[in-house]
Amino acid sequence: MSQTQDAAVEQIPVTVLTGYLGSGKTTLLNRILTENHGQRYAVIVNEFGEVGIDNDLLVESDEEIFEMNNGCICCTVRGDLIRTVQNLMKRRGSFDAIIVETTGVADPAPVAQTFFMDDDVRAKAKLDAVIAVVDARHVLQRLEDTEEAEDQIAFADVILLNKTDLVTEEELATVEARIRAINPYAVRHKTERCAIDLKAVLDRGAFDLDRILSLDPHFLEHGHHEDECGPDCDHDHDHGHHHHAHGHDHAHDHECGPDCDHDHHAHDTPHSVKSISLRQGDLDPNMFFPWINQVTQIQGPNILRLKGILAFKGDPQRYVVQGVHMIVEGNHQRDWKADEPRESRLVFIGRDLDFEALKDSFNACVAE
Ligand SMILES: Nc1nc2c(ncn2[C@@H]2O[C@H](COP(=O)(O)OP(=O)(O)OP(=O)(O)O)[C@@H](O)[C@H]2O)c(=O)[nH]1
Repeated sequence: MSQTQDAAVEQIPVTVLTGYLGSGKTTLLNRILTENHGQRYAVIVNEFGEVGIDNDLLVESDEEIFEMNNGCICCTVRGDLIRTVQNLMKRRGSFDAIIVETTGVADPAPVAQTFFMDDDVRAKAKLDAVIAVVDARHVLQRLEDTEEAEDQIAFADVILLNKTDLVTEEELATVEARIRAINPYAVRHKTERCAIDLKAVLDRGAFDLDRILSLDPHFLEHGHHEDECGPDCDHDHDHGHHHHAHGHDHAHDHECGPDCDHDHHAHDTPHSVKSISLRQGDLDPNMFFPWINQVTQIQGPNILRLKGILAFKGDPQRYVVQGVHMIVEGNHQRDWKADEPRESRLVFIGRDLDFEALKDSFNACVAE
């Protein structure tokens, strides 16, 4: 990267956190936000799905969290990201570094590109490293059916091969070999629950533009990813919103609307990925737990991700439930605050999910 020494001193380092749905990005972010490393981070969360949940899953901390809720990564992320970074820069001095957590199904390229394409952003921030968290248990399957999983690995400077507790030694060796074949340059760490010395992931100065250019010679050319718009794009960016907002109640296509004229040649698969958001008041735990177990047992292969924050009748605490395919876990998080509506929110991200059936059966879990 050709930057003068002075400019580099002025620029705020940015870490981009990528990784497929459920791989462990939030787990890593929570470590970063709670461990005592003396750095103050501003966190930008780009979330896929209508109901903002990731924010609520992050531990309470003094760090500032900025949420960008939009499913249409190709059109909106760069503009949103540029605006968010610019707004952040007005409050320089209150943080030392920025972390951008990307949505689980996103190609990290446009996010990384933002830090090179926009002059204003480039003057103030520099990409420090792209970190990819990889789910050792599910990554081989993801590599079969999505391009994003491969892109995320290919773009990473640091790869956390996470969830090592869920695979055998042999499986881990196979996964490592596959990852090495995709990206032999990244530093790899094997982790359980992203337990790692944060010095290995933060403030790396690892993003190597020369290497990215050797992978993708057109990386810096505007418009080379035809299905992603630049900051000066003149597409009607509302198309995503009206699709998302009014498409079919709560179910969203992951990317553009049906009338979108982008070239989607490289992104066929994610179009089958939908998110479903469910909301209710207090739930009956005796109804909910058997239901969620049944749903994940039967539909697990199609459920890429589920997460929710639930209010159980008579329970003063928020209950957080998380899942990836058939693996579901849950625990109490903290007390509901006095000024906080007791609302149960549950998001499913997956393929071929029957929204109406999920909604009806979820509604049946509402407490009397
Ligand atoms: N068994 C096991 N579970 C893990 C590990 N790391 C994370 N998890 C669990 O996997 C689930 C997903 O982790 P998250 O950190 O929320 O994943 P994420 O990448 O932020 O997920 P999205 O926001 O959906 O993209 C949670 O239930 C975690 O507790 C691990 O090393 N082993």
